[in-house]
Amino acid sequence: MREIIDDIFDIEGSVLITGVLVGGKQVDIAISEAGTIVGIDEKNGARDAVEAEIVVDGSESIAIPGLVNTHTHAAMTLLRGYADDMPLQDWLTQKIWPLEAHLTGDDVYWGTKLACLEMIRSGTTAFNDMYFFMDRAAEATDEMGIRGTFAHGFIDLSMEEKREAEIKATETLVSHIKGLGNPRLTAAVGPHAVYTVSPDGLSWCAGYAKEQDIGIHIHVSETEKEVVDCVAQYGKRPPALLDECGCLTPRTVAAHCCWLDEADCRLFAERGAHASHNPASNMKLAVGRAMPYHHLKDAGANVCLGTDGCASNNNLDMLEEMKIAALLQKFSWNTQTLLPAGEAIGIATAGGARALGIGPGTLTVGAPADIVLIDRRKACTTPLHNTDSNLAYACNGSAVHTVLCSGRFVMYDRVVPGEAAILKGAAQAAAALVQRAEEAE
Ligand SMILES: CSC[C@H]1O[C@@H](n2cnc3c(O)ncnc32)[C@H](O)[C@@H]1O
Ligand SMILES: [Zn+2]
Repeated sequence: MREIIDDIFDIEGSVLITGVLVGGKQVDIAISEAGTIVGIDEKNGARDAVEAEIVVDGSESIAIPGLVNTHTHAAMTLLRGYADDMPLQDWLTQKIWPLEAHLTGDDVYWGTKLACLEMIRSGTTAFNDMYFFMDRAAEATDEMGIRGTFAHGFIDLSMEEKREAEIKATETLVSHIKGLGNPRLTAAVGPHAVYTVSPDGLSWCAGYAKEQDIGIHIHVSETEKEVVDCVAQYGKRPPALLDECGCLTPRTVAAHCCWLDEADCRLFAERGAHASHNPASNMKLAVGRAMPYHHLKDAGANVCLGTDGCASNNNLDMLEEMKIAALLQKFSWNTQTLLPAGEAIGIATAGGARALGIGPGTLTVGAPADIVLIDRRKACTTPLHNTDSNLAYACNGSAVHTVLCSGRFVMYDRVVPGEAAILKGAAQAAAALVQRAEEAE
């Protein structure tokens, strides 16, 4: 075995993780140079599968698939703590949008670097992002080594001129991301919501997503007001309006989904659309209702998990989000058995991977080697009566010590390359952003 290697982040070789706990069994995981799991065997048989360049002792670790954050605005890390304890519409219109008007591409670069650092530290290997200056978000994500799906946040406010500008911005981003030819970076179309995008805008987004063979990322039925206003304006609930515009597809990730009714849930299942649960944001913005997970599950719709942005969460820790989801579901629907630990892990891994089309989201042969190693020597992993329970209810991101994405190390033994420079760059960008906004007031 090669001991701790200085250049572990630069080596593009095969990896063997020995004696690691997966689903209650001690196994070896073999990873090819191409970044795929090629062996997983409890009898050490995987050792033969590859001549490993790097061997990691996993005997003090639990391995889980990389966590998938299916709804965020990554660069909003710069807005963490800028506006708290407000209702959604006031929060957006009085605080967040006025500050975002001063954002630059460099801000989005540093905010996304900080987001990736935070996500890697807490075990996330893929995220679904909607924001502005997304070419810079993709650049930051590429440097950090994880997976991202990037959508320009499309808002036309029913104005044709704005719609044309958003169409251009979307087309430019999609051709930029595709041009990078990086399998870790993908593009999506990002109509913000039914209350900020006209039916014409939504229809264009649907048509363009289909033409380009990419996903759609949208906020859906977050508040009761959104649903009531949609019915008053269009005579139908948000999912039916989206369906009419072609936006409800197997490539659609719908954030929040708090105010779906049973028929909406059935429509999601029929269309194969994915519902991203964002419980911390929903509770903090007090949107009044939790996603009806039981109705979505009964209907057969895919549910996944997301943090939303750092101005409404206020972190990107998906292990924490799992616990919040599991507790919120039980509490809201008065059902102790709803969203048990194993299912909470499932929506954060396989559910997310399915939503973003990045393999099975499991530790199985043939899957992308997006792997998170969790420290077994922590209080939160002691004792280990039931690993799923420890992970979903006891641990948070601080228990993660090593992360691989596509077979490459992005954190090793709690070291993420460039951390100090990222913290400095992001703090400076956040301070300058607020100063610009204040000077403009
Ligand atoms: C147009 S880019 C995305 C846009 O969405 C804003 N945003 C952040 N959180 C939420 C939320 O919970 N509901 C609706 N919109 C949200 C973000 O600040 C950007 O302006
Ligand atoms: Zn959001």
